[in-house]
Amino acid sequence: MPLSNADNSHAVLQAVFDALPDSVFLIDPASSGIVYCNRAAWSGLGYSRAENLLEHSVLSLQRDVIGPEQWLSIAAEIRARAPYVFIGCHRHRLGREIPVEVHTSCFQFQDREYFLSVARDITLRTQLERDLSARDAQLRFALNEASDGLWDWEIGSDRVFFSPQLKRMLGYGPDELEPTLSSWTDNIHHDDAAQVHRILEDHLSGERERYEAEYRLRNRNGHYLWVHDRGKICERDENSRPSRVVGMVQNITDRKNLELRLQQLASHDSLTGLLNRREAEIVLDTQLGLCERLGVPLGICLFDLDNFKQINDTHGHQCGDKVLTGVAQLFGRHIRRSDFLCRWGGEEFMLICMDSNLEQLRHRIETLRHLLAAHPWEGIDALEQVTASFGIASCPEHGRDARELFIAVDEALYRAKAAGRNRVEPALIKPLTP
Ligand SMILES: Nc1nc2c(ncn2[C@@H]2O[C@H](COP(=O)(O)OP(=O)(O)OP(=O)(O)O)[C@@H](O)[C@H]2O)c(=O)[nH]1
Repeated sequence: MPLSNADNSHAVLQAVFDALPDSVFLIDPASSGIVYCNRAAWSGLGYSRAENLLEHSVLSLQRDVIGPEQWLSIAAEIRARAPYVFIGCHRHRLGREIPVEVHTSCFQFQDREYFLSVARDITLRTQLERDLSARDAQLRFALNEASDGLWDWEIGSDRVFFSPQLKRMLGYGPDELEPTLSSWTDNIHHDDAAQVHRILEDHLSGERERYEAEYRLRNRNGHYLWVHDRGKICERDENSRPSRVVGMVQNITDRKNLELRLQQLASHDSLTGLLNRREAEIVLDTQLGLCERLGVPLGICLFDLDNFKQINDTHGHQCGDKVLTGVAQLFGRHIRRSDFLCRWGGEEFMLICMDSNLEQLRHRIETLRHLLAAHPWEGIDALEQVTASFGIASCPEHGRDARELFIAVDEALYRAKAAGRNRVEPALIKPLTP
């Protein structure tokens, strides 16, 4: 018998819906009963067409919807926000659960309201997401173990995730340390903060490929740790602006202290703690350059303790050492913060004074000479007086570079010794060569 037009379009619709890979449910909102479902719906849930899923309430399929009251509130949401997207679990006839993403819209037909739900099986997607997040967790764990902690900064909200290990390194408990950028930056040592900010800004603006800095960070007790901090932009917004930066931190306090100690040993004299000759030469060059740029004079003084061999011979080498240390401390207390006092070698010292002409320098050195001559050497029996002879020179009068100045000041010191010691002699002005 040929099909009528109505029968024909019904059959076509039925075939179309049955061909859909997603489950389609037509629901009566009032009763929550299923009034139509396609093949994917009934077969996916383990029923046959004959078993008539249409007698079911949609509630019996959903693991997460419990009772008519919850259905009423969901129905209200569907009406308000159609299409309403819901991620939940359908219950298979044999008890297993199928993760689904359900899109439900609401429509009127012949004065009746219907909900049309299209449910997609997301088993595979859920599995992939789970694998990804497990891998993400493993990766975080590995990075966390490889470093002393991780941070993850969401620029827009200014929230920072600090890993538990990072908090532990700084002496905080898991629930302490506000997750904001300022709770980190406020603890950066004042002297390092500007540089760290600049490096971070350079990275955010694209001038540096990555953020990497070594700086001092205050821990919960107020002590500073040295950290090596590395990070990189890992997400950008739709305008390509950085929106997320992640990084890892390494506690390098031991290494840094050793490094600083080695630097100190390489640049300082171990007996007096003053800069050594190698460092003094570097300082002299730098200060000369600085004074030239600023257009100010530079004064230098080379001085040598008088008859020091006799002090050693009479009182012993250890007392000689005490005298050297005592001179360094005495003069250290009476020079300006911008002056550099260095041990040039043996019982010879160099003083470098920026922004000092010869007269100012002579005045200052005379004060030091008197101080030394009047210094009581308590603790060294029978040592009544220690004196020194001083040669002084200044730039530009006596030379424009370190070599010329040194020759001039050394000659002045020689004359101070030759003239009877315990005196200050200025360098000679070199006659201009034609
Ligand atoms: N205790 C001690 N003595 C040192 C040190 N370095 C150098 N000396 C001694 O300093 C003495 C320098 O002697 P001289 O070069 O003859 O000079 P001086 O006796 O000071 O005589 P004038 O410089 O001419 O006044 C030597 O005996 C060195 O052994 C040191 O680190 N500790």
